[in-house]
Amino acid sequence: MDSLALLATASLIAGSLYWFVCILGSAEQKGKRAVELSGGSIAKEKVEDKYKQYWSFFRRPKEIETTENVPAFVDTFYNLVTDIYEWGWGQSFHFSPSIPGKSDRECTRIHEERAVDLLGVKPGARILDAGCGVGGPMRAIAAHSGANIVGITINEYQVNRARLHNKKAGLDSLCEVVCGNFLQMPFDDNSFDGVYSIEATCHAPKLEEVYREIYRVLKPGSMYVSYEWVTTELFNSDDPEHVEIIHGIERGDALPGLRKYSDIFQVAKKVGFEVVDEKDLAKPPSNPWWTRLQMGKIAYWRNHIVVTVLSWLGIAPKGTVDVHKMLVETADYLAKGGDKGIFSPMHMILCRKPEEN
Ligand SMILES: C=C(CC[C@@H](C)[C@H]1CC[C@H]2C3=CC[C@H]4[C@H](C)[C@@H](O)CC[C@]4(C)[C@H]3CC[C@]12C)C(C)C
Ligand SMILES: C[S@@+](CC[C@H](N)C(=O)[O-])C[C@H]1O[C@@H](n2cnc3c(N)ncnc32)[C@H](O)[C@@H]1O
Repeated sequence: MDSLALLATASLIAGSLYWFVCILGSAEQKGKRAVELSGGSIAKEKVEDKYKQYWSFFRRPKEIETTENVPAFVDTFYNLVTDIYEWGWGQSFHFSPSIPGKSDRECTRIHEERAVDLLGVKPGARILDAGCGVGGPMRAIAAHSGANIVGITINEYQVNRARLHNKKAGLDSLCEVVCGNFLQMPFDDNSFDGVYSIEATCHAPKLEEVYREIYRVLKPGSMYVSYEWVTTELFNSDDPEHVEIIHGIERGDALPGLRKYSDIFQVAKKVGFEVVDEKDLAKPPSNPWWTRLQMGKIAYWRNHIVVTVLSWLGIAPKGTVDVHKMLVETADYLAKGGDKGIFSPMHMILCRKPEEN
């Protein structure tokens, strides 16, 4: 081969590698790139150990329901997965029913706007996003409603990501982000005109504790809407296959034990809410939310190669491969849970805090 052919081959290989690693796989335009994958706030050399600690803690979710360490391990979980989520899914860390003819991004936005529409708030209202992630929903909701959104997340790395995105989107005057625990929030009583939580309260060891806190900060007469992760009426705890799927979902998503759909209403009533509406948004006529996971399967294997190569080159932290493998398996359990109808990530409950007498 002469030197010209050698040079052309080398540039072709380098170009393809750049395309494969840096361009492919980013779910949002100008989103996270593979070469930027990190362990969040965890130091690079500690990622592998932290993953091992996480995995041994969440292996048996039902038994950890009462432990006080759950929020700290949830924080570790989000240090490990936030970049991978942003890279492979986007800035909204939740599911949505698929709508024929609409892109994943549009379906996501519609599902988010539905939440704030249910709250019936006016522009300028002060709304709390309990468990805000990197703020995908917060930005869509602020832009749609003109409300001021305050997001809270236990994970400091997400706070920094969310603030950066808010600024880039020109929405930092409407969106504020606070680092804290939604079981003990740094907000005054009766200080919000509305609250929403999207696929976040499932991380609370006791739903009652987070609902009580949300009730406290909400103004009397104001509304709270939540999209809850639950097992449905089709879940049979005597069926080993059902149990395996639910355990798979719990350990790969940092959940201290999934709740039954019927528990949500009971807890909302117990803390004092009037339940205005309750509906599983995953049920027909909605189209399946899990097809997006199934359609991504080829991309996951490509991503796994990318992560393995980056980790081998020392660009991604050691341990990223294990985290990614856990997510590939979790995606499979989630899709199975959806397909069998035993699990829903969008059991919607709409509540009102009664007016004071
Ligand atoms: C509400 C929660 C998170 C829900 C979803 C946003 C995430 C659940 C599983 C995640 C993923 C699974 C497979 C990953 C894939 C292997 C990787 O290559 C790219 C990212 C994934 C698609 C990732 C994206 C986010 C999820 C769909 C929980 C935690 C309460
Ligand atoms: C699956 S993400 C959903 C994020 C966001 N609602 C969205 O849809 O993009 C769950 C969020 O809940 C937050 N969270 C979990 N437990 C928490 C706690 N105890 N206090 C505050 N935030 C918590 C996580 O940090 C994360 O931001």
